[in-house]
Amino acid sequence: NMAAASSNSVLFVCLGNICRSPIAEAVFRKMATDMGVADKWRIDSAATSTYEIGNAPDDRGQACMRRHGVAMSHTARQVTKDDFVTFEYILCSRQRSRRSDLKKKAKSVKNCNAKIELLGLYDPQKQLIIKDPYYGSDKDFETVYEQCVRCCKAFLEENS
Ligand SMILES: N#Cc1ccccc1-c1cc(NCCCN2CCCCC2)c2ccccc2n1
Repeated sequence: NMAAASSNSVLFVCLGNICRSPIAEAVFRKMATDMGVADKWRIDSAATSTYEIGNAPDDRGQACMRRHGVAMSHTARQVTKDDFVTFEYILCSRQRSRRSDLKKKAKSVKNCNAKIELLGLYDPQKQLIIKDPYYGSDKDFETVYEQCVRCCKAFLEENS
């Protein structure tokens, strides 16, 4: 019998795609793998800005993920119009009100299928915003990591 080919897709987005969204992507991928459902998921991350296109994740984030034993490997890219069509979920770190607003971009896409939501919406501890740690400390990256763990766990459980 044919196994159900149920497939899901999630794109994590933040400003530069070198701090928050690659951590969220890597945490989610590990959880899906540990749950044995990674082959059902298309998982990726992207930036709203062009600031860091082509760059590896921030060194402080890489150090944080190594401490937690979570593999992370990503090259920053900017979100594309196609992402709004092909991803089921686009989960962002905060509703950027200025220039690179995802909702504005989504409006310019004819058949936007993606549900665009705040990743923080899934946090049992209700920390809605995952703050940009770019000008922060290792502790701020730790906070980003803990928030991503809580949110990704809840999101995966809700969509499994
Ligand atoms: N912007 C802002 C901002 C505001 C508040 C807190 C953090 C940031 C901030 C700043 C960054 N790069 C420095 C400015 C980049 N240049 C800005 C003008 C155009 C040419 C590029 C980041 C880079 C990667 C990931 C997150 C970042 N986040």
